[in-house]
Amino acid sequence: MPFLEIEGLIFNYEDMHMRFDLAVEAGECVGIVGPSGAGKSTLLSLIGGFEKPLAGTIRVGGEDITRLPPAERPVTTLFQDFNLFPHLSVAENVGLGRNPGLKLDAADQEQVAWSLRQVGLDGFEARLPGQLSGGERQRVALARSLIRHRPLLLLDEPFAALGPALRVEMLELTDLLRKAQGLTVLLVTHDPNEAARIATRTAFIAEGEVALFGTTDEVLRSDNAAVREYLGR
Ligand SMILES: Nc1ncnc2c1ncn2[C@@H]1O[C@H](COP(=O)(O)OP(=O)(O)OP(=O)(O)O)[C@@H](O)[C@H]1O
Repeated sequence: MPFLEIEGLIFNYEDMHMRFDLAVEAGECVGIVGPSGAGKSTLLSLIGGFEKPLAGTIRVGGEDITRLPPAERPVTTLFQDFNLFPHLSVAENVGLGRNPGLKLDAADQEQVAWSLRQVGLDGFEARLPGQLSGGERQRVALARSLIRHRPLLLLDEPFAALGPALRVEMLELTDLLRKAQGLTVLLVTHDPNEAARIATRTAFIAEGEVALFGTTDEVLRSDNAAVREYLGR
């Protein structure tokens, strides 16, 4: 049984009609690529529960989560604009992932320290986001996702604002954490090379549907007209 099963998931924005079907195995990293406006972010919003489908089901680990509120889903989402609070320390920003009211007991504090160790930021607890580089800020956001211990991690172009070397570093860290924590990852990216680097499989989204789903190589080499247009070949 796939870990994530999306069946006949229907959603409309005015005249944009979407219908998603996708089955992802536990522990995979699935790259989500496709033209601008195809529905990649919408697919992630539906899985995260930030948008409500008109029909269809989303199951995670066999459980139907289609109608659960976002906070109760076994899902955490990391967006590009990492959403760190500038007046809170690194430790507090991470602690928010554990308790939005920041009432953190000793076990929570230990979890904050654990999460920061996972992303290579131990010793940064007291700093403010303004005292960090872009890459370090992104690591804090990743730590805040990890502290939630949700098995499904959704990444919506999280590293797009970083330079090429940092982007590779963050991709490799994500891959390492996926394997170490047994996470299942969906990564929306505009860069097919990112998908090629860490995705076990890639879904090509076009006009509100999963048009192709296979190994990244199969998808990127496909003769599909939309893929060729997307890649400019
Ligand atoms: N809040 C909204 N209201 C109305 N239409 C929207 C809204 N958000 C997205 N859309 C439309 O839905 C479609 C899918 O948008 P979505 O952001 O999911 O695409 P995407 O593939 O993630 O694009 P991009 O690569 O540019 O981020 C687009 O046609 C977009 O214009």
